[in-house]
Amino acid sequence: MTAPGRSRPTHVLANAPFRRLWTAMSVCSLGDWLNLLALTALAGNLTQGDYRVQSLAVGGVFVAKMLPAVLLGPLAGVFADRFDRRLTMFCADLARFAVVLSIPFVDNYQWVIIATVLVECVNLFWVPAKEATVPNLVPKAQLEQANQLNLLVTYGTAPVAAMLFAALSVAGDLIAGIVPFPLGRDATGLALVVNACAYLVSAFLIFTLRDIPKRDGAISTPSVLKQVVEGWRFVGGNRLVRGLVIGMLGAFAAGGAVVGVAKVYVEALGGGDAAYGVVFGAVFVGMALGMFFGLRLLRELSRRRLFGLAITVAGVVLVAIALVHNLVIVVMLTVVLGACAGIAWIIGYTLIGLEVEDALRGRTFSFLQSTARVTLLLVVSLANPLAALFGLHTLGLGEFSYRFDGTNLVLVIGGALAVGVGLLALRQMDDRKGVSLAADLLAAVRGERFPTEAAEHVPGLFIAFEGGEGSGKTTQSRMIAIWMRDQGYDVVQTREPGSTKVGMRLRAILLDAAERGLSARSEALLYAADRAEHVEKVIRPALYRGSIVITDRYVDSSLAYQGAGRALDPADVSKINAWATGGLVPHLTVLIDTPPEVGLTRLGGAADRIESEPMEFHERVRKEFRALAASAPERYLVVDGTLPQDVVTRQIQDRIREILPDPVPRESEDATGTMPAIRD
Ligand SMILES: Nc1ncnc2c1ncn2[C@@H]1O[C@H](COP(=O)(O)OP(=O)(O)OP(=O)(O)O)[C@@H](O)[C@H]1O
Ligand SMILES: Cc1cn([C@H]2C[C@H](O)[C@@H](COP(=O)(O)O)O2)c(=O)[nH]c1=O
Repeated sequence: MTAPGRSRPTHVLANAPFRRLWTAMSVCSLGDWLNLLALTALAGNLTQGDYRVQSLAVGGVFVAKMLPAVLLGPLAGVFADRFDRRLTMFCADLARFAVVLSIPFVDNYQWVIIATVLVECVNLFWVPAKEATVPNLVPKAQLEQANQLNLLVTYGTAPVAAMLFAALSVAGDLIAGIVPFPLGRDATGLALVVNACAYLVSAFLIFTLRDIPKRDGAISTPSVLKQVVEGWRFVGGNRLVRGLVIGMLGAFAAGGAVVGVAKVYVEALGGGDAAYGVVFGAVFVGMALGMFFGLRLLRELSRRRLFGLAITVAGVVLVAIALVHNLVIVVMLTVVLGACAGIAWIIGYTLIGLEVEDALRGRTFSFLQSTARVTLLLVVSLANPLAALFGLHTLGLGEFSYRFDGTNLVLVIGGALAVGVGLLALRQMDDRKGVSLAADLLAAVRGERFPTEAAEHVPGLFIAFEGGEGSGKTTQSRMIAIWMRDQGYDVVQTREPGSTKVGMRLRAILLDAAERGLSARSEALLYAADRAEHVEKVIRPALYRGSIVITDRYVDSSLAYQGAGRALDPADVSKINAWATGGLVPHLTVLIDTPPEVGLTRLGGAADRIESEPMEFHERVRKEFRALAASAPERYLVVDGTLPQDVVTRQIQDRIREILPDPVPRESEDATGTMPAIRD
């Protein structure tokens, strides 16, 4: 049974428009794999006789598949952002249907290559339009699940296509034995017809999918070239997207290195074709495990961190694969490698879907698609020559000898590259700077989110003022801010609720005495929403600039007012606030402890919604503030708010002085003797 108040989330496939798109995607993926198998087989059959010519002919199909991305990738993204995505996908499906269907009838190698290029050109338009559509059909909370399913069909249809291809080949041979084969020279024709029909089915599904938002390529939109440049600039200029792209490309490069040398490496370890098949399969098993179980296990870890971490670990595992000369261990490590790749891939796609606005999403996906293919092409084609160039080497260590040849070197380079880009992505995208990654990871494995015990290691200093109504927080925070500015510090003085645009509206709702009947939970959530906005837009940026932030009220107010005052479960209030703030805790909280009967009489004007609560409410609030301070005395200063204002100020100054950074760095003092500067 579902807990009261919590409804079981529906599966993303219960969403009819997404289900339709996903079905179209599955059919197309099956068609794509079938296409690859049939075309490579056909290219081989058409050039039978000379082994070298045959190898080059099959290689030519791969090159033809990769090449269009280099030339057309940027344009395809603009299409997805500028024109009707449904129409783009529908036309692309029809075009693919016609071209693929023509291959068995034309039946010559040149046309195989031209048709491959044409189909790939069309794919370049279909894929970003599809990727950019998914976030339009699926709620944000289900985007990760949607991407898992997408990836599942993208790769999961490969073995199905292989079996289908085998069955179609047998059927084709049988037919050819009875009557002259009607489709081209051999049985691959049957597979290509099925492949073409898959695109036709997709065209029908997409055509009937009316829920995709319309776009009309309005005249007011900038020129195509401008849009291409705008898309590239966005990818290069946005820290998060840049991190994602670097990470995903690094992962592709590492993956390309493995694909390039896997066969030779497995042979060097004493394995044959079967072992090669097992290693290959291990990557996909690992990917599935990572996508479904890895992400579930680490559900509570920041997605940005998990992305960088997965790529870094993949790099380390790859180096281990290169150095351990044992086939069984290599297979096991390959599963881990696949799991890391699966995690990174899903997160990358989900974050782009979540964080990139609709108008730029097509170009972002297309940029990724093109650059990924170019990277893959380069790495796969360079891996073997590099391995061959390095050759075979045996390192002698006394009695022991250790074999280290070209394939080992390529894998080590691939691994090192992945570690490098993983760390870079972690740096670029980290949304929990200052909080130890190990602590986060440990908490996530335990199912906890955002450990909040330790204050974040930010360059700035974060001080909160807390207390009941009229206790003197505003007066004192102002005095302290002036005092600090006089010493040369950069101080941001702020308050809750209401320090952001959204926050001002929330404040109006929360404090409006006419707002009767607001439930305690809604109240807690609205204060948390104001805080989330405050932390993201005001507090964190200032702290990372190195400023001193003084806030009049923070999380403790919610624990005291909503937790104790409204009698909500303190653990719940604490959890939503930890989530809202990303676990940001002040370095110091100054509690100005004033009895409510004193504080409330200090206030002038009409009482607001909270001030007009009964005295027992305010008593509970005060008690909770004091309990919070007593639970972590090293992070609190409690001052008696009934003392004269200047005495209170002095007590606060004395405590703050202990934690203030030196306004003049010692080195600067030596050099200039005068210039005040803020220490980073
Ligand atoms: N130590 C003090 N002794 C006497 N009066 C004080 C003292 N500190 C502040 N006051 C006065 O009390 C009133 C309320 O002070 P202030 O606005 O600083 O409180 P506050 O805690 O910010 O209140 P609220 O949370 O309700 O906004 C002001 O008129 C201020 O001058
Ligand atoms: C942040 C926060 C505030 N409150 C209450 C406390 C006060 O009554 C008002 C804010 O008014 P002030 O004059 O700016 O102090 O809101 C709360 O109940 N919960 C909170 O988290």
